[in-house]
Amino acid sequence: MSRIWDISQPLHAAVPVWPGEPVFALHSHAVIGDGCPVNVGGMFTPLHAGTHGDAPLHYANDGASSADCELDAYIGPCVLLDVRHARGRVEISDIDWAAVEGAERVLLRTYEQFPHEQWDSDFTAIANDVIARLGSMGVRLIGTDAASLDPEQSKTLDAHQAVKAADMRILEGLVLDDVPPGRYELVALPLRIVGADASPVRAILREIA
Ligand SMILES: N[C@@H](CC(=O)c1ccccc1NC=O)C(=O)O
Ligand SMILES: [Zn+2]
Ligand SMILES: [Zn+2]
Repeated sequence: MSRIWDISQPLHAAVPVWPGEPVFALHSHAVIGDGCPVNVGGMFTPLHAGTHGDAPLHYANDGASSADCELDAYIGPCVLLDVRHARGRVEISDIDWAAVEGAERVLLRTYEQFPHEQWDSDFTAIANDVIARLGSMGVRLIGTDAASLDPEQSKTLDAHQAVKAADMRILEGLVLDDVPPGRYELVALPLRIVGADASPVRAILREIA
């Protein structure tokens, strides 16, 4: 059996959320007891909380929603790169481009330790020319452990727009602390939520035998 790495954040009431967003909540609608044979819950989640995939609808009104996204970008071989040396933004010079050669999916590790306890406004963004170069090399999905590809204060979302131009897909909020850099099989499927601009994913990496 090949090893599976769970690279998803736990979803719970204290999961960090984008500033101003409501928090994640799990509700109990029924509990096992006299006359009730089951526990039944429900949840509320901001769509950009935790480990999630942005749908093209997030950055374009005519983009596909999570329900309409083709799934092939979210399953298949990927390469995990360590870019912990990047400062502020991941720039062209921070990437081992030889390691990207032939990869259709690229995941970037920016954190020494993922900030599970609180929202980090100073996460490491990705320069739009990095996205454009990845796109020109045939990369179809970019993933990061940061909360977003663009800085928190960005109003132009240059990296997201470069993703749009290259028709790539995005994973954000991955937990990559424990995974050595290298090649893996990625599975991280967005839920089929009609009209959603993003969706939680259960992201895993499988060791390639
Ligand atoms: N672009 C970010 C999300 C984002 O920008 C955002 C998420 C929730 C509430 C407000 C947001 N941006 C506001 O300008 C992302 O892709 O996760
Ligand atoms: Zn997002
Ligand atoms: Zn995003």
